[in-house]
Amino acid sequence: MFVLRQCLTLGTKSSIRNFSATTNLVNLTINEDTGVAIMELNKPPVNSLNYELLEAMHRTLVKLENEKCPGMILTSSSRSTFSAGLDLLEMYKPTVDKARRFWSMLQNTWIKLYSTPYPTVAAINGHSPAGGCLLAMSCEHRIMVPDKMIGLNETQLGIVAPQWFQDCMRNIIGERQAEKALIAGRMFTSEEALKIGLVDELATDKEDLMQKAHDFLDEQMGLPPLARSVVKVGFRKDTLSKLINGREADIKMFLDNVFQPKVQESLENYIQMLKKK
Ligand SMILES: CC/C=C\C/C=C\C/C=C\CC/C=C/CC(=O)SCCNC(=O)CCNC(=O)[C@H](O)C(C)(C)COP(=O)(O)OP(=O)(O)OC[C@H]1O[C@@H](n2cnc3c(N)ncnc32)[C@H](O)[C@@H]1OP(=O)(O)O
Repeated sequence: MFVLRQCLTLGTKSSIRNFSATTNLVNLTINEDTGVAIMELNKPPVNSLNYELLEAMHRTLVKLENEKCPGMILTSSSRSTFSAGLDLLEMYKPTVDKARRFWSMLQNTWIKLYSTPYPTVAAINGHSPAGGCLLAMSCEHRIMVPDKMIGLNETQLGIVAPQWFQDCMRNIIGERQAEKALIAGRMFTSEEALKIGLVDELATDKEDLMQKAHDFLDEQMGLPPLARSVVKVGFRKDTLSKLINGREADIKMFLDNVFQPKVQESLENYIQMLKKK
């Protein structure tokens, strides 16, 4: 359930409704004039994607779909990080039930985000590794602030990016670039990401980022919405169907991997390394 927290009127022209998931992990702001939604991830310090954050995102996406949202900006309340990707603690010594529930919610959230009929833009105001990059890649347009890092770094952690993560990257930067990036687990600077098309625009700062995101949505919202969404979903349907039809196999892949002693050992070392930093 969503709780109406406050109703703000900004200036005379536009009014903004602020909603928040009960957990406060996602701040949702809806402009009452344009209907544009800003979905801000708010799990300090780095928006690591645990079950609760994914569930709050999923609930927000369902709400936006039900309310016929015309356009959405995905961003983060953190100054350093858009999202640090999957929460490593969810994968460290979980029970089978917990691991299954977590992965299933990740699938639910991605399917909803990737298939929205309305235009989506990632306003990437910080680092965006692994699952963070997946979220950004699932939007239609990506704008990033300078001097941050983005990419699917799984190989560098000794794990393999799931097929649907890989497909998202391939769909954006093409077969050859995706193959090279995925084999190396390469993280790109904002500037490198722009060069290979992993992001579409750079912004100078957060204000410029949000302005550019609104500009993108204004342009998209000027198009006939049904035709727009049919083309979008048409482009994405093969990637979506692959996961939707293979959800159980994908969960099994995750469970088979996550419980490997070697994987648990690397996870423990990685968590320790991040904590000591
Ligand atoms: C090694 C993994 C092994 C096994 C996985 C298991 C199964 C495999 C099967 C399939 C899964 C494959 C798919 C995986 C996709 C993923 O998303 S995996 C996650 C990958 N993420 C990363 O590699 C990012 C790690 N984090 C960073 O590089 C930096 O934190 C970041 C650049 C994002 C921000 O830097 P900075 O602002 O300096 O912050 P800190 O590094 O100081 O971090 C602050 C605190 O946050 C904790 N933290 C960081 N990232 C995560 C995370 N992903 N999950 C949980 N916690 C995280 C960090 O430990 C600090 O905690 P502290 O404040 O010290 O307690």
